[in-house]
Amino acid sequence: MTVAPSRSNPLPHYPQIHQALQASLQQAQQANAERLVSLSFPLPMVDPLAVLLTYPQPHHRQCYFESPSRGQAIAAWDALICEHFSGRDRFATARQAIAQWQPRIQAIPQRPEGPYFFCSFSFFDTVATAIGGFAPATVLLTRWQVVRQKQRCVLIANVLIRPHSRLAPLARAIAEQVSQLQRFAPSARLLESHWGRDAVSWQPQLARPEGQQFQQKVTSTLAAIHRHDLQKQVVAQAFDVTRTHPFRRDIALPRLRSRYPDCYIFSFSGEGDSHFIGASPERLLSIRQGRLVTDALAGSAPRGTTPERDRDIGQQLLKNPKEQQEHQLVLDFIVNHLEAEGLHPCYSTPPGLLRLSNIQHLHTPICAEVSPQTSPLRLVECLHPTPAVAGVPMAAACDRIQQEETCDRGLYAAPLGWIDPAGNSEFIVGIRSALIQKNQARLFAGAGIVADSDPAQELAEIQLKLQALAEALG
Ligand SMILES: C=C(O[C@@H]1C=C(C(=O)O)C=C[C@H]1O)C(=O)O
Repeated sequence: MTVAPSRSNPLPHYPQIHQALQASLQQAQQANAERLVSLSFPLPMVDPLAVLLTYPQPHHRQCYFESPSRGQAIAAWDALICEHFSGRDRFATARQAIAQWQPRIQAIPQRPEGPYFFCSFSFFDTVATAIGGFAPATVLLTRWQVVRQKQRCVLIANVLIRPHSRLAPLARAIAEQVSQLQRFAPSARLLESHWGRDAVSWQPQLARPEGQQFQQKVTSTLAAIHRHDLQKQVVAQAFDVTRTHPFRRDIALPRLRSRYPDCYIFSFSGEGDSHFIGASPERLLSIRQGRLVTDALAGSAPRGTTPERDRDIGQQLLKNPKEQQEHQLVLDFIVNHLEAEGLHPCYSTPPGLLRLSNIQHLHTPICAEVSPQTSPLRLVECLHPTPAVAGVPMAAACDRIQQEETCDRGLYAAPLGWIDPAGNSEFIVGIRSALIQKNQARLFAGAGIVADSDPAQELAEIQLKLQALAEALG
């Protein structure tokens, strides 16, 4: 049935949308069950971050995930499905929660990717207090998703159709959103004004007690390593900052993306205007069309102030046995865990360098083919936490982290990302991150400690790592 545009419905897309929903309504009525309809509409080139900073209401749950150098970005807002889980089975429960939607999703038109189920996990399977309202596991499907893949942009509108749904208001809301976004492109320029403001007005006072606490934890970790309790532990420190004026994502996120184009820039909202934001260089996994890529990333050094100095520092990093050991432990863990899942990981040795604007790391990308039956969340579960953020052996390192770190890690160093019904997926490790809530910020940074680590050098390393967020938030 075609619904002709009426005088009261002059929206150009309304008739087609209504018609598409009508077909789903019939299916919902026949099956007497909900259907999840996921409609996509081409958009002119828009900046998903600019959209995110414009449309969502303050109470809307929202996620933003961008890889500037790959030309991929998703802005998602307004929860349609939002579920929280905790405990040991949180990955499996989140997986089941998404899987039960799979047979009920109808994508119109058919497309290779999406809709995107965003997932955030905390580092541990329980959280001390639900800081910022972030549960140990959250699965979020939003009504609106603006996606950019290189030079193509789409709006994905997700809607639940129940046997008794009234279609007209649903179709009108979608048609309005499409029309608004198709006219949105010029306002993307808004963000450029923030890119110009690169001056750093605030630096966290890293010499404060947190810096001393960190060095003490490194010293006690070294003692544990020398007692052979463990081989490696990542010691992390939270830095709390309160100031008179609010921390602003509309300033921080554009800055992070222009300064760290090789990182994943992200923002996940919690409760009470809290947001977990960051620029992570570490990919836990990406799966597209059956090809998995993950990163072993560990071993760090500063950038040099001249190209020659920079090259020298990079060469020293590549040859440094202590950094090589830190890196090898991560590589071995990832390879062993992927093999235990029946995969055949491929990588080249020795590691290369990943150079970010403030720091450089030893880096080994690892690839594997995965079957369509492989659940991305099962792989996320088996990879988290790698020794890049926990240690070796993992259980001993995690016990010490829980005993020694006075501040709950929350989402810091934990898996954040999305999966879609076709098994595509992208998860990062939530490092180089901060939890911001109005005028309060909690910044996190950590460093891998092995037998030859030096507490003062490790403090200098976490100061470098904090720089990304500190400058962006300033
Ligand atoms: C733990 C962090 O970073 C991790 C630790 C690294 C190291 O110790 O060399 C390097 C990259 C990350 O895997 C962090 O940034 O907080």
